[in-house]
Amino acid sequence: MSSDAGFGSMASDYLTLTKPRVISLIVFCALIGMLLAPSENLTFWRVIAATIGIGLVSAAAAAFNCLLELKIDQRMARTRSRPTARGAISVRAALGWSSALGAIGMIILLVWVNALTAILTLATFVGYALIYTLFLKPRTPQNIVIGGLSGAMPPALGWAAITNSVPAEAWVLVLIIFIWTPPHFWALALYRTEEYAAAGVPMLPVTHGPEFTRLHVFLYTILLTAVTFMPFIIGMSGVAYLISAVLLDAIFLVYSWKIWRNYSDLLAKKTFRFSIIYLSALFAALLIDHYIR
Ligand code: HEM
Ligand SMILES: CC(C)=CCC/C(C)=C/CC/C(C)=C/COP(=O)(O)OP(=O)(O)O
Repeated sequence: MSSDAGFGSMASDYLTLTKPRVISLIVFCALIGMLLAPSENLTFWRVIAATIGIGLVSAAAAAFNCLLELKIDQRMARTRSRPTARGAISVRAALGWSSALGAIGMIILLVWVNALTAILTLATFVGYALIYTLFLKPRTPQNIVIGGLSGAMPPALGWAAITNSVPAEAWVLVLIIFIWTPPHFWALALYRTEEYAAAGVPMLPVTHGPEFTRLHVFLYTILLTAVTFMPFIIGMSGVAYLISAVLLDAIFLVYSWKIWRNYSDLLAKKTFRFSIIYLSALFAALLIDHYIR
């Protein structure tokens, strides 16, 4: 292998460790939080600094999760080829990478954004990389419900970056992602139950069976539909958002109804994929609505 190819694959391994696709959506949700905040303090450089800072700390959290979960990752087909799991990146190197990303991200937030955003982002890091990964995930099937609060925080982080406060509007956006997380994750867990069982991770379909999980995917989607109306009800979003939300909710409800009544692994895969399109489109709708109002 030429040294260029060696460097290329090493760089790609380090990137993979940061779960870049998940982090892209996390950063997108943080960015929407910034752009929806009152615009008096909204400056181009503040948005850039906050986006990079939150992105780097999230990437650090993902890399830290990979190094802590090396053994679990080795036992599951989906995660077996992660650089830490297959030994391409040592635990030491992953620790160095995660620390460097996290430290640079925190410095950016502290110096160019504000202390509130830095503290909340650090708390989010601890919530996912330590509390969820080390304590909740191996112990309780409610792991992703409680731990989901970390994943849901980005709009609050984004809002805090602009206004140095987290008002009710920002928490409504957090609530949407919080309630979205169970159907997002359990759809995947339903078609990967055997892997989680083999790895000894007590995900809901492992501990309570597929029927119970399927019902809960449906129930959470109903709850999600209700909370997606909140931005309209409290007057932070208009009719364009409401129409988009109703359409997206209708599709998600059809998927999750079928998950409950007519389950197949293929349907669960499609539902999982749709959950990502759903959240991306819903947050894009919030932004478009904000600018056309
Ligand atoms: C505790 C909370 C969460 C859990 C347990 C969870 C779990 C997962 C898992 C296991 C995957 C991997 C799917 C695969 O390997 O094929 C995944 C993918 C993904 N998740 Fe989540 N997730 C959570 C929260 C979030 C949040 C908050 C976001 C964004 C706001 C998000 C966005 C995504 C995206 C974009 C993907 C697709 C990645 C890809 O295509 O490779 N997730 N999620
Ligand atoms: C600072 C900040 C904003 C941090 C964001 C927190 C964060 C990265 C949340 C994403 C959630 C996520 C990747 C869950 C994957 O679950 P898992 O780790 O159980 O999945 P796996 O089985 O693929 O490892």
